[in-house]
Amino acid sequence: MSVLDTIIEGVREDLAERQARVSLDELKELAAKAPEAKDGVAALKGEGVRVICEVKRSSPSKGALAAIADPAALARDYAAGGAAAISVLTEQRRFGGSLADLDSVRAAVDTPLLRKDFIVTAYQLWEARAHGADLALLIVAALDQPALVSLIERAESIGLTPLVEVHDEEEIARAVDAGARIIGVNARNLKTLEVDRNTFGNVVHAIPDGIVKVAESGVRGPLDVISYANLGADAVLVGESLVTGKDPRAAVADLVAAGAHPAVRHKD
Ligand SMILES: O=P(O)(O)OC[C@@H](O)[C@@H](O)c1c[nH]c2ccccc12
Repeated sequence: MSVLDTIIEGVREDLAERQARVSLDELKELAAKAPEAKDGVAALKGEGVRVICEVKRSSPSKGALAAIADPAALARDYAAGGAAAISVLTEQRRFGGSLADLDSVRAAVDTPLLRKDFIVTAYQLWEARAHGADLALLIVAALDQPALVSLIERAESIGLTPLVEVHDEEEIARAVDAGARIIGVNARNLKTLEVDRNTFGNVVHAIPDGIVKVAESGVRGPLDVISYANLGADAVLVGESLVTGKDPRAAVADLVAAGAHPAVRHKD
């Protein structure tokens, strides 16, 4: 069984437990009371490269990264540094996150929020909206095509913008066919957990114009943002280098500055 399959098995067990506690109707009531969803496409598209900053305590590849006792404080730093959106990992077993993190971050900032999890059912989309998310991750490799199509439709119908994650051209074709408006190319292969920073550049030509292009994973600093900018990225998604660094606010500001003026590099 692949790493992805193992993670999803655990996600399904935790999900069954929540479904036994919280009915879909209760979630829908909570979603009706949540702040109105912001448009994820508008948040990520514009001049230069936008920066999505992630709240992430641990990962299957690296183990513990950062304790993050106060996710709200980290989110405020991200927002102050100029984050276009904040990604909150809610998967518990491998990434140390929870929906409570999403609640804390929602209460702390107005920045658009992405629920980052392994979403396999519509119930999880309602959870995302009920806990204040504006965007939700859908991983093509984790879904068959009918499920991908129906989750994208459902997300859009409840006001959530799906960020559809791919690893190769075949998955890009599936994402496009399914109606994705934002495609994230993950440099980390979810089957082997290896990061290959050439992934985005290798496959970006297959993403049609008009679809928002996000480069995910392995961004170490401003130089990586500049190279993704030159390859046509609209946004980058950064976790580890921010949560393990000393000053997240300054680090985000540096990434944002690099994304806003990527052409500066051409001077040398
Ligand atoms: O910490 P990094 O290498 O900056 O990566 C962030 C983000 O891209 C990564 O956490 C991620 C991308 N896709 C995912 C899917 C599930 C869980 C996590 C992820």
